[in-house]
Amino acid sequence: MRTAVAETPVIVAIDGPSGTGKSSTSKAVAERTGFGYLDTGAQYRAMTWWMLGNGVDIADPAAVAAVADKPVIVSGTDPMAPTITVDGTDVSLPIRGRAVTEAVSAVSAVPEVRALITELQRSIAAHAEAGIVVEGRDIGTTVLPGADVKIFLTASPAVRAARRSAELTGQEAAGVAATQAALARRDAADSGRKASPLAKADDAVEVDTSELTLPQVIECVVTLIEARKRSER
Ligand SMILES: Nc1ncnc2c1ncn2[C@@H]1O[C@H](COP(=O)(O)OP(=O)(O)OP(=O)(O)O)[C@@H](O)[C@H]1O
Ligand SMILES: Nc1ccn([C@H]2C[C@H](O)[C@@H](COP(=O)(O)O)O2)c(=O)n1
Repeated sequence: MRTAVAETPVIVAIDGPSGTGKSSTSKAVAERTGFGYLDTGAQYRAMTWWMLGNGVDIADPAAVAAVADKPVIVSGTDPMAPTITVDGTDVSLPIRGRAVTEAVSAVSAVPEVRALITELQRSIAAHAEAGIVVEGRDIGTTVLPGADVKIFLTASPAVRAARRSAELTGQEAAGVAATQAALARRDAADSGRKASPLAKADDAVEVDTSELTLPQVIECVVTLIEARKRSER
């Protein structure tokens, strides 16, 4: 009779700039592996949604910092139905709107905001049963530096803009050039901030997704996770 050996949860960190495929890849990898999935960008967006709705001047870091502990942000980690609520309200749709997208880099640059959200992220990861795929900008460098697998996704600016503008519709739609400019502004703000900027961890595997299909990127990440699991047995 074989004795069951409890496996330790596997932590996977997936970072990279906007539109490189972090969310699509992370969700699919989590589904394939049976892990949870955490979209940390959604948490910064939820905080930003609350600030805008409560009339906080997001250009004033002290004003943002003073109330950052007020909203209660809860993330559901089922990759097939990820959820995000603020004070019990489902904000999964409004956090994707242009107002939040344009304001989120300013709010997420405030150190007090980052400290609160980082603590929340670590707590969620610590409670993952089989494992969790956590996607963001500073997961491998700051939030979970001890992650078992670290991936840094990239893609050319033109490819990212084309992907993004293909999914925007109605009032949110913009031309590829305008979308590329908006992505570049957000990347510059996210990479240039003092507190925990967007960066590749030294031990992360960089995957350029420009010429890869989504299934190829997913396969690549699953292969890295399997290799890591084998090396630990
Ligand atoms: N390898 C790929 N090939 C083609 N399209 C892709 C690929 N990866 C992702 N996409 C598409 O590109 C768009 C952006 O992907 P996704 O939302 O996963 O990126 P992201 O890095 O999470 O962006 P953000 O940080 O802004 O949330 C989506 O429409 C997605 O379907
Ligand atoms: N770990 C993270 C995740 C996200 N952010 C900030 C920076 C992004 O512009 C914004 C929205 O993220 P997205 O939904 O586009 O992935 O949130 C961060 O600072 N750190």
